[in-house]
Amino acid sequence: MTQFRAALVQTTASRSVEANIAAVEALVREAAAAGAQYVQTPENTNIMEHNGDRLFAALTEEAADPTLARLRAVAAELGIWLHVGSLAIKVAEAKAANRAFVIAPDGSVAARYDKIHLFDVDLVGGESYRESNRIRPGAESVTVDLPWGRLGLAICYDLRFPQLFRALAREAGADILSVPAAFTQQTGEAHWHVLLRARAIENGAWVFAAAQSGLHENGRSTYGHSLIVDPWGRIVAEAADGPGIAIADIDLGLVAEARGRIPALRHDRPFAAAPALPVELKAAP
Ligand SMILES: O=C(O)CNC(=O)[C@H](CS)NC(=O)CCC(=O)C(=O)O
Repeated sequence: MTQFRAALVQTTASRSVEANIAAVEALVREAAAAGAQYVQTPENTNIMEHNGDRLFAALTEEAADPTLARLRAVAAELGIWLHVGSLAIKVAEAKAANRAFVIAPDGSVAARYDKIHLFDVDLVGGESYRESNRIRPGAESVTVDLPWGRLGLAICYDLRFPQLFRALAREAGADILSVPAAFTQQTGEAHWHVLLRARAIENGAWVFAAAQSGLHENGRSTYGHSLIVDPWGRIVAEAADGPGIAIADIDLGLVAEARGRIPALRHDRPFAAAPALPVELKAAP
């Protein structure tokens, strides 16, 4: 069995965990009612908050996290695989993990992944991000077996590090690469579609990317355009602006077909890296 129906849930998360749970639960139910057997939610499903004090006041440790508890119950009730793109989970006094969860249809947590690459970036126009101020990065890639094939986990800014996706597809055997995100409006317009399609094409893998979309209570604007891309790089589902779902029928047979046509994973070869540049050159602007 290599065919199933997948849905992406797109939300505009606020600073209120309660409101975010209600909004995402309604869309997960809508996706399941439309026949989805796997549903993915975006990065920061529980809260969009970059102010550290406010964030930590709203967070709990994993065992007490209300969003995870609620979504585990929803997954079990609906009998679906529910991939929570990420939750901010308290892991120390003033640090959180940006952690994805894959919940099995019995409500158990089948996999966890902590975002590895943190978004410490200054955009043009003064928009500035320092995710590492509040998030502790992960250090391990993760895959999990769904009934239909193997899912590789990533989150948002990880999308810009193709070696992670190569490792998931080649070393770890992922058929599907996931990139739940809260991409900025500015970088999303420029890079979102092309990077997601590139990860699908270069690895011959499905790419599922549920995204935050719209103007959030914390003042940030996210790009949305939740996307399902097939292993040949074709966009097969895309969400409209704002809250909603994108849904598609997935055939994992297309993975072998794409890799048969372009066997890039088999053609990967080790090579000696070019010598490092002199320090002065490397540091030049
Ligand atoms: O800041 C917020 O409140 C919401 N955003 C997030 O939580 C995360 C970390 S700051 N966003 C990204 O990783 C954007 C990556 C991105 O946009 C790119 O790679 O271009």
